[in-house]
Amino acid sequence: MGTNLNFTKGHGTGNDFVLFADPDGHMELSTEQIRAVCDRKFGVGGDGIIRAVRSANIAAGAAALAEDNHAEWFMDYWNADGSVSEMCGNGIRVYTRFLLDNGLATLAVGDTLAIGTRAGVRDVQRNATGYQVDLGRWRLDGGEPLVRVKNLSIARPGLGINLGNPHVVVALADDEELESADLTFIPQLEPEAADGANVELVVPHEPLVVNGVGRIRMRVHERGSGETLSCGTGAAAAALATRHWAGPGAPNQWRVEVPGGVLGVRMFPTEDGEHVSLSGPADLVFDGVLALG
Ligand SMILES: N[C@@H](CCC[C@H](N)C(=O)O)C(=O)O
Repeated sequence: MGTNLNFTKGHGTGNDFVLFADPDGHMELSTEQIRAVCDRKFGVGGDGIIRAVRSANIAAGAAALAEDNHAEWFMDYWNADGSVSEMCGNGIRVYTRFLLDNGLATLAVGDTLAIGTRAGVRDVQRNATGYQVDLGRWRLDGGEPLVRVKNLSIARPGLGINLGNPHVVVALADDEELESADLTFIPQLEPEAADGANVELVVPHEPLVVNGVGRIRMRVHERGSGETLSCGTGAAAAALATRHWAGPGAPNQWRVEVPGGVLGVRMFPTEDGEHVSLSGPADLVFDGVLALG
């Protein structure tokens, strides 16, 4: 007899996910099942799947529990192709909304909810327009590989940035270039990234800074999912790379336009180094039941 999956479809600026609750950790999906659920023609469709499981009931949650006993819930994130990712910036906002709407957690404005992820514990807060997540300490990582994107004439240097998951950010000249990039093909990196990478193409607005806020546009090719309408950790990586290129005096607050909407990024000092936060909406669209093959 097949198993039924009770799911919720949600998205953050068009980066869409299939979420389901499995508090006791009994329902790990196979790679084939994840691909089938995320298939936009034959399944529900999504850029990834998020399983809501108590940290105590999943091996990958051990790290989260060790780091912070208050991370009751673990975000078990899978890309549409069945690969795991360490972190998802849009996903964690949508996941928080899912926990709250299903009575699995509470979060008053001004309070913080700790969520376990494969990248460690991440703190989420509610704000006026949605949710804000502290993505933790970022680092330059992955060097400056050459990036070849289909339809763009020459290879460009990228900048590797790690936010728990790997990113390579590439600056383009203008909106025309940004629109002409064909992201139905995986951008080629030289040298290749050992664990793959999410690739962000970025164009600065003119002027770059208005009222102390930096402004960029971005498109993204996500590892394991293809081109998506948005990527939260990607938006943070894009803002960090642009600030790096802009040099001293560049702002610590950024507005990142993605095809699915707008995200906010802020860099701030902490005792353990500079952190970066991401803010944006989190929407739940519909519930359903799917018969798993
Ligand atoms: N869309 C996410 C990132 C999802 C994971 C990514 N594809 C990876 O493999 O690292 C985000 O909003 O951050």
